[in-house]
Amino acid sequence: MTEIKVRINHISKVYENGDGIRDIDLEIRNGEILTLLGPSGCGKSTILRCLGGFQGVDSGHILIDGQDVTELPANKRPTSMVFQSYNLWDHMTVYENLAFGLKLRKMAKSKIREKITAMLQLLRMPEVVKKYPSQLSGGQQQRIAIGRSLLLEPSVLLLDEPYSALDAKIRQQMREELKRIQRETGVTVAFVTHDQEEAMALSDRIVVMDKGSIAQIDTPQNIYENPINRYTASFIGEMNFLDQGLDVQAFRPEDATLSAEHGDFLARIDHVSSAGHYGIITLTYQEQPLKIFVDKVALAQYQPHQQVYVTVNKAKTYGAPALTAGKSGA
Ligand SMILES: Nc1ncnc2c1ncn2[C@@H]1O[C@H](COP(=O)(O)OP(=O)(O)OP(=O)(O)O)[C@@H](O)[C@H]1O
Repeated sequence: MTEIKVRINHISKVYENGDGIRDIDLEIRNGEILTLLGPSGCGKSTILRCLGGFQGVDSGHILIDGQDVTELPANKRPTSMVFQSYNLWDHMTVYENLAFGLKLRKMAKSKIREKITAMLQLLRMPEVVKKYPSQLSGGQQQRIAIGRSLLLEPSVLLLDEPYSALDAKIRQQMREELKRIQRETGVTVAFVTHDQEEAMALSDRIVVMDKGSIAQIDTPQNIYENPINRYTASFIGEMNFLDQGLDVQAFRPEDATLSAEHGDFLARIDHVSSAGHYGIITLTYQEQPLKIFVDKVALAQYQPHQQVYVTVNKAKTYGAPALTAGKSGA
């Protein structure tokens, strides 16, 4: 049976403006990377802050390693949080930054040295030990911030958009590194991001959030293959939606093919472009935009304004949003 590290038991936290989280019920398994994913304001950071003890809950309970921590302050919880802004102390060297929390725990100097050496090895950056944060790149600073948290040996490492200040290429490297570190240490990670690509690349499981509630929890693959509703379908990966009166047909750009001779329906090509290793064709069908990926070698046979047949090979059907949704103004 999977060991449960964290049990979030029906927690709610609603702010004065009515935003927040409602009845969040969730388990984090031992040694997994669980990502809270959703647009700005959906409440993902609130969940993380509640876990870390930086935010109280209105109702519900949080258990970590079977212990009820709901009323414990942040410094008494077996968690450690890394924020978007690295929060290293500028006037301290990397060594001193890493040593800080261990000194507070009254660890022997020789033990601290041993642990920091091992941590810098794990991070593969032993050469920065005497540097100050200002002498490091943003990515390096964030790796040190994660190392500082890991040295405290938390039951759960909490990461709140830790890579959002970094550029795309570095972010990608950081994800790979976090996965490696997680594998090597076995630490349980709760990660917050609004970036679905990041969530897909990093997570064992993703919690898709929608306006303070959980829309879907599953592995990246299962969410991609079987989004539970239209919201999740539109949030994870690219999706075409064809309005069919009562229903909406949803299909991925890679799940349809084009042909000059036959297919499910005729559509007009708007744009033809290359993404390097594949082609992207945008089309219009009954005034609805579509995007379809094609093999790069097939790209040359398509031009704007051309009529082509589309065949949808794999689709899901969702109920259309209610006509009155969002129109009441009440
Ligand atoms: N301390 C607070 N006081 C009052 N309202 C807050 C507070 N923190 C968050 N909120 C409200 O709750 C909403 C959800 O905040 P939260 O930080 O959990 O969202 P999020 O999904 O992490 O988005 P973001 O990425 O923008 O932080 C916010 O849009 C804001 O309206």
